[in-house]
Amino acid sequence: MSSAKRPFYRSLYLQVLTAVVIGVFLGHFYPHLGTEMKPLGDGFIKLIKMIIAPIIFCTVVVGIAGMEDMKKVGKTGGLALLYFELVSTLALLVGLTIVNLFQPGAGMNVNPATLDTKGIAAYTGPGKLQGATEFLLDIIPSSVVDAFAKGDILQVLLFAVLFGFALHKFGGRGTLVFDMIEKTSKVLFDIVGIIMKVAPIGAFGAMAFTIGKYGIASLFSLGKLMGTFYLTCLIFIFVVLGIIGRLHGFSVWKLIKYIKEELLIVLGTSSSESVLPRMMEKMENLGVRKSVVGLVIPTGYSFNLDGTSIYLTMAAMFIAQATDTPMTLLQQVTLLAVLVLTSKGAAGVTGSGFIVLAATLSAVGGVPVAGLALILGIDRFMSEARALTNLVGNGVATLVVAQWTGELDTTRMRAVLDHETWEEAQEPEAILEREGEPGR
Ligand SMILES: O=C(O)C[C@H](O)C(=O)O
Repeated sequence: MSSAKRPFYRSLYLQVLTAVVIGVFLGHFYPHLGTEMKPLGDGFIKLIKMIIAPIIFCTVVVGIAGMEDMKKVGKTGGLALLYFELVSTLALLVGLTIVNLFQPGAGMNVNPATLDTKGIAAYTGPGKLQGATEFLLDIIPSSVVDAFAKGDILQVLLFAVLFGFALHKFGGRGTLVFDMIEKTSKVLFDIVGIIMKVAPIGAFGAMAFTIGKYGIASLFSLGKLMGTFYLTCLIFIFVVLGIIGRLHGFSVWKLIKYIKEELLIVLGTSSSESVLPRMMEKMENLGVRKSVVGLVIPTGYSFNLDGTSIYLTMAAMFIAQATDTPMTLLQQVTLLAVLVLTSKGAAGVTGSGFIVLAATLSAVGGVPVAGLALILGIDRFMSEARALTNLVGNGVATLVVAQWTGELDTTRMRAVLDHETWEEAQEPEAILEREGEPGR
């Protein structure tokens, strides 16, 4: 059914937008009631989490086992990691540069010894930082079942890649196992469609909780930090990612319009993982080959968190500025180098950026760890911007890597990006037909 025939109230975008606005009002005017809505948000995130591991498995297996040229898998993985490394380091650098220019913490003159650090104790214990070896070893699950049971994205991805390779050797496309997994994948995406029907309820519950618990006022406390951070995320999206998009023949603005429902859901839940399956589906609809979507999106949720990277350097330097802790250029560069590694331990779940910051500051010294108490109270609102930027960053990464490996149908991408609604994007064959292009 085309969007023109759909009544406007059936648009997911409008439903989620309305839900988020009602959530804000409820949380603001009836904070107690707002906090009571938490289970609605949690329930929605649990529903999505339930489906993430099997969806990644099926998408990656079908993508890899169905490929003609297996060398492309290694090329895609290598180029994706290269892109992630370059762009997330750039994000760390942008955060560091802007926090030095705007100095949002300067003049606060906080004595770290006077801060109440009870709230941050849970985040700053010793040994919280994973070494590189431990991180790599952690990608290997203790058992396949355990990887699925925990829903660990990288562990499931590793098993799926191995399974895909092995299945390809046994005939790949056309074998019974391949057909079963391909059909299962379709069923799973249908389940995502069913879960999305309750996305407005989830976004409403999570938003009502956020505003009810933390209050709109906390958005404006530490306003200079919050403003600088939000502004930097916008600059990063529209300038840095904008240029990257232009260089690769697409507009980031159009991409944002294309994923507007997902962005709203992430705004409500402040977790980019809450739309991971939808992002995979939408990127495929844009004309990115399954194998690329399957490899880039899940890996990006660990290695390409641009919003989290901006936050990490910015928040660390904010604490140094607020507590009058001098940081030489060498110290700042050292901090950045450590964050290049530690930022890869973050995830698309709410609060993970703060956890990585706490672990890094506890391990490297220099910036007073007690200063974390200054920003814990506003973390939920920082998390929103982190998650939104992470999501856009992963969308851009997928399109770029797909272009680099020649796995993007650019005609289809342009056709879909030019049509704003999800419903139309769901029937790209029809769009292409209207535009005189053969279906894919
Ligand atoms: O969800 C994300 O992508 C980030 C997360 O919300 C965070 O708080 O760090």
